[in-house]
Amino acid sequence: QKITLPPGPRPLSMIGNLLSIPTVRPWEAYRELSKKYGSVISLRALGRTMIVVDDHDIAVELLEKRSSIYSSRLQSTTIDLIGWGGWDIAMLPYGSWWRAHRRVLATHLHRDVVSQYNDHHQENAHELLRRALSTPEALVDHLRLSIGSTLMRAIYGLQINDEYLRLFAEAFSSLDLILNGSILDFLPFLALAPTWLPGTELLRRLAYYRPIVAAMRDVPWRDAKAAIRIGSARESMTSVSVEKISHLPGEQAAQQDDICRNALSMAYGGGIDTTHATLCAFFVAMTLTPEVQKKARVELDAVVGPTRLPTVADRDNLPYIEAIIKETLRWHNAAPILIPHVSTADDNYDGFFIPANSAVVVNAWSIMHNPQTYPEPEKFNPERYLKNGKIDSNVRDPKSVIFGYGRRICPGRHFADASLFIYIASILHTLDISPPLDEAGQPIHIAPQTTTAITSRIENCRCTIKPRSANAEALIHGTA
Ligand code: HEM
Repeated sequence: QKITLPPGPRPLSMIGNLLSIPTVRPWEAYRELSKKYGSVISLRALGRTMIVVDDHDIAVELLEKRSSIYSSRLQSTTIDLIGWGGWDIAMLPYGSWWRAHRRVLATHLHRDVVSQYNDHHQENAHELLRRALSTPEALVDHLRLSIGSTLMRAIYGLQINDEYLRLFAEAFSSLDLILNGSILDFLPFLALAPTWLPGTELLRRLAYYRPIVAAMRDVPWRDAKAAIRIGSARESMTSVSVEKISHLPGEQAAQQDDICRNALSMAYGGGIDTTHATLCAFFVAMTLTPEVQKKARVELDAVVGPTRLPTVADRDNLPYIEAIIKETLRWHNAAPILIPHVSTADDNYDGFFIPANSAVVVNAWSIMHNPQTYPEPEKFNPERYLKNGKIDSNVRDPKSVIFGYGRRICPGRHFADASLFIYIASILHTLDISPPLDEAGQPIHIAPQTTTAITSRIENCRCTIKPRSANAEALIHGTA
């Protein structure tokens, strides 16, 4: 019996399925293909096989149970040319160098240790409340600043400033070149062309970003180490790492210094856009669902009361807030196709052949919007996770999908989860969120539209923010 690739649209000669791989919200088109061909489909383009999985159990079977051969990443000329290659943990191929980076993050972000950052989440969530009250029109920027502050403080022990924000934002804006520049991956000899040749605008842009990406990786690490040297540093992932490195012999110390610098900069990078996109989506969802805010307040009033703000200690007693967090992560998952894994050996699944070096894309967006698991999937409905006032363990937790699978699962998921709880509970306890108003003071209806990128966000995140009551306003001012 001949073993064939999983089903999929018939490739055209030469360019394969390139034309049937859409560039705008490809996850929607993948879903249509999966409906037609099945939960595991294959596409071929320019010599590479892409496997698209539209089923949680199959993703677990391949990426978790067979993780020893499904844990690498795409290697790309473009990635190398922009300067992300060889050090960015999210893009490193599977192997000992990646593992060394992953170990650093595991030390600082493991489930059992992330509670040490709760004060940072709380402090910055309170600061967000104050900023949102005074200049609500700048909400999107306030959110980025607060999340950035938490990460900067926890990772480097540093105070966020415009320079750090700009470095990370600009370096990460180069990621769109990875999509646009993928032509270089198919014609890598172009990379050898001198950058002054006409038509090499792309190469020039790549060269422009290289020093910015390097500075993003190096500058906060250097500044944090300088603060440690003069004794003015606060405890952070950097200070703990530097202390450990100081006990290593010369060459090993230099290598570990590089590994920690690399891994910690990607903890910041991996955390900022995803958490930001999730919290922006939360605000949009709240403008559409006043009844959800009402129910959240009833729960918060009963458990937390009017004299204080929520803390992590309240979490177990706030199942409705828990359900809102799950629903936010499902309704708009910030990484709709996760980050593709790459297989490193030939494999068979369900009678089909999956060749080594296949890119495996999990359509997490589609899994999160499957009406069989989540009826009326477009609706923001926290109730779907609740039964008799408790979290219903029979409903799939979006967190088991949206943070990825197997050995490449998001190492920052516990940190992100703690952060989302504190922000969402504090916001709902004190603020009233309603649709934005037009010039005549009439509410504007926002139809959520998502962007196409590795980290997708909802465009046009705008709303009207007011204190929920005079008491809530006093609580917010009391945090200063
Ligand atoms: C809501 C917030 C977040 C979401 C939705 C998210 C989602 C993801 C996803 C889908 C992946 C790829 C998983 C896979 O390949 O199977 C990933 C990887 C990663 N995430 Fe997150 N993430 C979030 C927050 C964070 C935070 C807060 C940090 C750091 C503190 C972080 C650091 C990373 C890193 C370093 C990787 C690369 C791991 C590797 O390739 O080995 N993320 N994340």
